[in-house]
Amino acid sequence: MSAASVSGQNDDLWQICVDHLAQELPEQQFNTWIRPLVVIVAPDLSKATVQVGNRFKLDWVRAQYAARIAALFEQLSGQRIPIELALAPREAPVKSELVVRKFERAAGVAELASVGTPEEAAGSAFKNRLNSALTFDTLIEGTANRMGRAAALHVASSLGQLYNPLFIYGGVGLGKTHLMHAIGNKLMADNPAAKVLYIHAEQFVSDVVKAYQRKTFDDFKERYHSLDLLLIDDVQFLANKDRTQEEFFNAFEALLTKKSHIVMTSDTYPKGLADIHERLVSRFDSGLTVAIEPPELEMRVAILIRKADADGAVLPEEVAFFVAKNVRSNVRELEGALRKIQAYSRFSHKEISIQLAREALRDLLSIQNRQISVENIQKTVANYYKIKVADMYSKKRPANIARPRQIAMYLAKELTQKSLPEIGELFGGRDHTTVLHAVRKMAAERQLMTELNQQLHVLEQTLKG
Ligand SMILES: Nc1ncnc2c1ncn2[C@@H]1O[C@H](COP(=O)(O)OP(=O)(O)OP(=O)(O)O)[C@@H](O)[C@H]1O
Repeated sequence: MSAASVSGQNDDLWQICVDHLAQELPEQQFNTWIRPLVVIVAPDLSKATVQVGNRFKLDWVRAQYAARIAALFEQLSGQRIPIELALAPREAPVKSELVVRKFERAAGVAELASVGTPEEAAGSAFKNRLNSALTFDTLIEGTANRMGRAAALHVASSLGQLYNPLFIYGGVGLGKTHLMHAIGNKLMADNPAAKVLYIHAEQFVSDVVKAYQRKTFDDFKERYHSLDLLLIDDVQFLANKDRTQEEFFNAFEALLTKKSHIVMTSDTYPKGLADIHERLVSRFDSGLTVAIEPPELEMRVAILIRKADADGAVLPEEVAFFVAKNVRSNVRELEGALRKIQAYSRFSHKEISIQLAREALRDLLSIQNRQISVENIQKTVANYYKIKVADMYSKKRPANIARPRQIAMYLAKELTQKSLPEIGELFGGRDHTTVLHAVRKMAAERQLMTELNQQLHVLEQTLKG
């Protein structure tokens, strides 16, 4: 039985705790510190072991989050569960003894199975840190990821040729990491001798620091420069790390020269990256850059049905539609909603229905109904007019971008409590007079233009749920 499929009440306990933390913490903090944690709750609730990737992270999680996790466990389970922090073991724990909750996230999985940094692994078999569950087969295709998927498939089947480097960008939880692992897994299936490495940019930073401290740069270079395929996740984390950027640049040049492939992901397109050397940014953009967009309704439904199926559960189509209509932002949230519904159904011994889904997702739905965020408006409008979310904050002026941006500003004024200067700030630091102009213009035009009025109506309905 795989760790991901082990389930039970303790499993749900950590999941619910995570949902709370996701609401409480800023997204970046949550993604960096909480999401990669592997937590093992003893079946008798006598303790919970929180596994962390390295000593630095362990100290940080202990100082910043351990008390809050303990408090949430107590609040949710009604009893005090001592928390133990430990470094992630080299071998996965014996699963029959433990209830394991892990995120199906590559970084976390990699930590669990990690045999150390590449240079520590020298001498033993090369560990590629790929998560074998993240393949092209398990990735649902839709318009949101069609181009990224096609490019990824191409890279996996003709390495080192076109689209090198491949730069994949988009918001959180949209499947960028999944796509990267799919490339690696396909290459390994076709060519088991290939040298592939998946690494999160933060781990790369830590490898550089270690090589620096231990004076093992030769080993480091030997490791990285000999790869056939380097998959590096979240390169925005290289910001402000000068030494690491220099080493990354060297690895980059060495790999491209020998026609090895590099695939990167980021939360923004290359030129949108802050505090990364210009020469790196221009290299990032020199192959193919593709965006992954938030999934459309049909794709969200398909993902939910497929995920439920993989868990051996039946999710009626009408429930899948209900959830997909209400959880729109990203796939990770969809997965979270599905887990909540499944946990709720188990706890209450009731079959999954719309009514049950409504109860299980009560908090989430009420938050959504109460608050429409400017960010959500920007995403929804960008999605509707098929432009990049990043264009909402960019300085670009072509009409096909400027107009949706004005529409989003108008909706932000109409549907949120934000002031004109606040809205201007959220649209890339624009002046409040620019927002005012957009608001007045759209208000006037919608009176005159039926088509615009209709589009605004659709957007308003979508946003209000
Ligand atoms: N199209 C898809 N089909 C099936 N599962 C998907 C799809 N897209 C994403 N997922 C799943 O959603 C979860 C989040 O995806 P992933 O970690 O790849 O997102 P990401 O874009 O890398 O996010 P982040 O920037 O936060 O790292 C994973 O469990 C992944 O398997």
